Amino acid sequence: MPSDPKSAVLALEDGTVYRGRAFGAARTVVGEAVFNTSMTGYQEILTDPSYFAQIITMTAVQIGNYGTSPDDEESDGPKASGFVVRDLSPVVSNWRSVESLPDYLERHGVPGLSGVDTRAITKRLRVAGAMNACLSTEGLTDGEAVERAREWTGLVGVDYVKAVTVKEAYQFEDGVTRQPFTVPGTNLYTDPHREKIYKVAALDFGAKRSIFRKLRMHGFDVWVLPADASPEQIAELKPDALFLSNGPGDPAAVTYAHKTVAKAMQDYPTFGICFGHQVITHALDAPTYKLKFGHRGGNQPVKNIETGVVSITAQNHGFAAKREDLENRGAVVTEINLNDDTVEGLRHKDLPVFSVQYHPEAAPGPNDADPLFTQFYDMVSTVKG
Ligand SMILES: NC(=O)CC[C@H](N)C(=O)O
Repeated sequence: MPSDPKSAVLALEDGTVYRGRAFGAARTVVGEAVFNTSMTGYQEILTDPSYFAQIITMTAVQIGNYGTSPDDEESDGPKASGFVVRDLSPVVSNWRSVESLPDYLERHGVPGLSGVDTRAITKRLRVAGAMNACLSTEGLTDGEAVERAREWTGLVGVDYVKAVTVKEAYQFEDGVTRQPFTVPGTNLYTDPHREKIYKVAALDFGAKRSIFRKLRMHGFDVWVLPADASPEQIAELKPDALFLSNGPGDPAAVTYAHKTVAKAMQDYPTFGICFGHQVITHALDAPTYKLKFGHRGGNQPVKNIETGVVSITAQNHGFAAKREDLENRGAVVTEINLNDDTVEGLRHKDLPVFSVQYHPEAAPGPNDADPLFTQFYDMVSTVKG
């Protein structure tokens, strides 16, 4: 079997091996095996820098049917290490597609595995927890692939942000219109009465472009800074507000950002998403911990415990903070996940600072949480006038 050039293997550190067909790049990679339950949006998922060093299994049964398009990239290319699907569509059918998924992954050096029982992989990860894994399309034996998985150091304690953050500061502009518009039947809109545009300094821990687009649509000019920017570099921009992005790996590892944010959130109204929420957690001197298998997908129910409102949210995280730790450190826990009661949002007891563990920009996913961008604008406008 390993001598078949089209064969590929996913091996988990517990010795479980799944064999199927290779697609994408001819390579051997290691990373953390995770699963994502989104029904659509495979290109946005692949290019989300939060997936750096992870091998993603999609639970949706057929992937690749609408191809790929440069408009759907959340960064400058795929950031996941490997991709596992049940059925790779043999047909690409969409007017926006410029390249098939296998060709796109091959061009970017990402290996794929198809024709495996993705339900079995998902159940394994759910029961045993996220695991170190090896995906190879290069003819490794089962034993060799398991060995490679076991040799990998894992995510915990490693700073992967420095691999994906921007090198130089820049202003984010991608032609998003500020003309008022709404998407009928959804809550998507450009705020029509935003006469005043605020300047937000965004620390880039591995940001998705859709987040910056949403900030622009909701009345912000977005100035992006490297993850290790100092409080002085932030101050030089003279921003009205601070934004903290999503990002890969272990939030405990970026101690430089904890320090910067502990200082900067005293000075600016602050909003954090996912990794940004976890950095606020550390800036408050509360710890984060690793979830057993994380939340990844577009169907995670979250309840705002202050308003009682339940949103269906897009998520991608493997770490989280504990309620009692946050509440001991000056935060009010505002939202919880209805599947497992974990913390999904906080606000500072005294400062104009709030954050969510999920992804209000969706991309892909439901837009229930889009109003959080308006909430951020309103908070800045209350502080700045
Ligand atoms: N989407 C994110 O920002 C992910 C945050 C972090 N890397 C985690 O896995 O929890």
